[in-house]
Amino acid sequence: MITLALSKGRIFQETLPLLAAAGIEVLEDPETSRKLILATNQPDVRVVLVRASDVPTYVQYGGADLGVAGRDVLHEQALASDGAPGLYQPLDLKIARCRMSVATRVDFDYAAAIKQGSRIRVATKYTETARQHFADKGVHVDLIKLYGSMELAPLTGLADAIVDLVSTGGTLKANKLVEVESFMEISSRLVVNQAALKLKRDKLRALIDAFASAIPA
Ligand SMILES: Nc1ncnc2c1ncn2[C@@H]1O[C@H](COP(=O)(O)OP(=O)(O)OP(=O)(O)O)[C@@H](O)[C@H]1O
Ligand SMILES: O=P(O)(O)OC[C@H]1O[C@H](OP(=O)(O)OP(=O)(O)O)[C@H](O)[C@@H]1O
Repeated sequence: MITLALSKGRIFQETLPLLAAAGIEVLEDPETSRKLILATNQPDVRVVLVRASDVPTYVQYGGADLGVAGRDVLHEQALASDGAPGLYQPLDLKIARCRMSVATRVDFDYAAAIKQGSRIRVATKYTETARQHFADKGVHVDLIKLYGSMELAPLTGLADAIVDLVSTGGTLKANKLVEVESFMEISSRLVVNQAALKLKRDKLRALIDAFASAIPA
């Protein structure tokens, strides 16, 4: 059995064409089913649904043989746990593309705050990534960990800035925030458990090759 870990939503949807290239069709729709283990048209391949940030954990500890995870999640976890032992990352799948950015209220002068060496309060789900980014710039920050709705933080006075993902910019615009700095291009990677790669080499190699052939331009 090959177990593939995916998160519901965009990663699941954008992985479907890659699975199709490998001749794999998922037999249930995660949007309508409450099941967490989904069968496919191939009796020896199944999909498990986990939180986006749990995909590397499942693959690293062998709960899944492989998975699809955003570079944002992989980078954050690598910083938090000093690398990602046991995880092989053979492919950039070029799906779920966005960027990691700093955003503030329109009336916050980010450039001046940085120039003056002020301490700024930054709210984010990506505390380790943000810590590294601001340390590299020599900017002093107080980090506030949030788990969602980051855009609210500058609007309520919780923080001066946020570090979050931006794609179309629509979410920032709807909340009257501006992107003041973009510092990391994000897409999703295929992650594979290294022990599984040895034990199930032929099947996993065939899957990796099929995925590689179907990566969008
Ligand atoms: N607006 C976006 N456009 C394109 N890709 C995105 C966007 N937002 C997030 N992503 C990418 O898709 C991945 C999954 O995002 P998704 O919104 O499905 O989960 P999440 O809500 O961030 O995760 P969790 O359930 O763990 O809170 C992210 O890790 C990121 O790599
Ligand atoms: O620039 P945009 O195209 O507006 O995309 C950016 C938004 O996308 C992500 O949220 P998502 O849609 O994944 O919501 P969720 O984290 O609540 O699932 C991210 O956290 C931003 O809020």
